[in-house]
Amino acid sequence: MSQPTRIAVTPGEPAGIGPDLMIKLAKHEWDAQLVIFADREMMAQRAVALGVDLEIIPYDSELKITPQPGQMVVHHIPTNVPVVAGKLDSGNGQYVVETLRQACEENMLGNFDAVVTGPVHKGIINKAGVSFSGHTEYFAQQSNTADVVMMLATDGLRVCLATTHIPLAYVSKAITPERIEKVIRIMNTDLKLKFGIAEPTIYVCGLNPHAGEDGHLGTEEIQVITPTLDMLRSQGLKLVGPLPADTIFQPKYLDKADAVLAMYHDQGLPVLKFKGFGNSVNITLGLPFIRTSVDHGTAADLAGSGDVDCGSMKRAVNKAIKLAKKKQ
Ligand SMILES: NC(=O)C1=CN([C@@H]2O[C@H](COP(=O)(O)OP(=O)(O)OC[C@H]3O[C@@H](n4cnc5c(N)ncnc54)[C@H](O)[C@@H]3O)[C@@H](O)[C@H]2O)C=CC1
Ligand SMILES: NCC(=O)COP(=O)(O)O
Repeated sequence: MSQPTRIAVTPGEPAGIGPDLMIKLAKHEWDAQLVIFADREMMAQRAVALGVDLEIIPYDSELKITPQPGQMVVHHIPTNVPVVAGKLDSGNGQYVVETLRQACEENMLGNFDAVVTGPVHKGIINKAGVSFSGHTEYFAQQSNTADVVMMLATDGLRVCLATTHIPLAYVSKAITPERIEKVIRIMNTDLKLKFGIAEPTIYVCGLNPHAGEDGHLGTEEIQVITPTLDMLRSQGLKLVGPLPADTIFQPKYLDKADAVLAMYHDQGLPVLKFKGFGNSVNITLGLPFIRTSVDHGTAADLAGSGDVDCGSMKRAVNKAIKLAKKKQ
């Protein structure tokens, strides 16, 4: 029996809705072996709290089955302190990062075909003494990848970010010709490879109001963004912009765009989430392995309540399986 497509899934913050999402995933049959990187007792306790019958199967690299509905394969990683649903505890910050470290390592070793991540709480990880700004940056660092790109995708819209989890005050300095060039090249390559678009058209936002209004409201467009786009256009890339971010997200442009590049997190993601919160998937472009994730956070207010929407997590798993099979 050959090995099934094998996906590492990290639930993220154990006091958040991540464990609930894993239990929801286990209700379905997947065309892959989902392996949950988590504490098995914590997972069993959450299933009891939710009134769900769950059979936990210990992960073994020789295991060939794809779990049936009601079964969950768990790669056991022990929590450091007991978990109370809804109550964040920095005592488990190291545990959360350890689940990510192991999932990354297994993917780098080629033992897994992709990683799908549930939501982590960046604040509580930092409170635990681990410097951490997000999965995107963490996986880039762990895999020695200099440049990666965060993309969130929903039906009819893909948004990529030139900068990710940095304070707004640092954004202008981070918008350099080098970064814009690398981000667009990664987008162009991955839109072809991962999304099957032969000649991607990328629409690019300006940084400043009205894309700088000819330099009267900021000069990053004139000094950095436009010259970089012109250089890339001269090499055949199909780029439009920089356009004002307040008018770029309209059908006139989006109908022609394979992706939109926003300059910073809250320029692009509110639009994406307004269109498709709960039905979007976060994909890291440029990594040496496939990584997808949910579009939402830890939602600690709902942990253990049974009132959790699993739509984005299912999309993240489906996208990872699709990309993994395509790669295989
Ligand atoms: N992929 C990741 O690891 C992400 C992590 N976060 C982290 O999550 C933490 C909390 O962030 P918030 O801004 O409060 O955003 P959040 O997404 O956790 O919650 C925002 C609102 O949406 C609701 N919500 C979120 N996901 C839901 C779901 N699946 N089903 C039903 N309702 C849901 C919550 O109950 C809350 O009312 C932060 O520490 C943030 O860094 C945020 C986004 C992504
Ligand atoms: N807003 C997206 C987000 O915070 C998730 O980022 P990452 O943890 O996937 O890097």
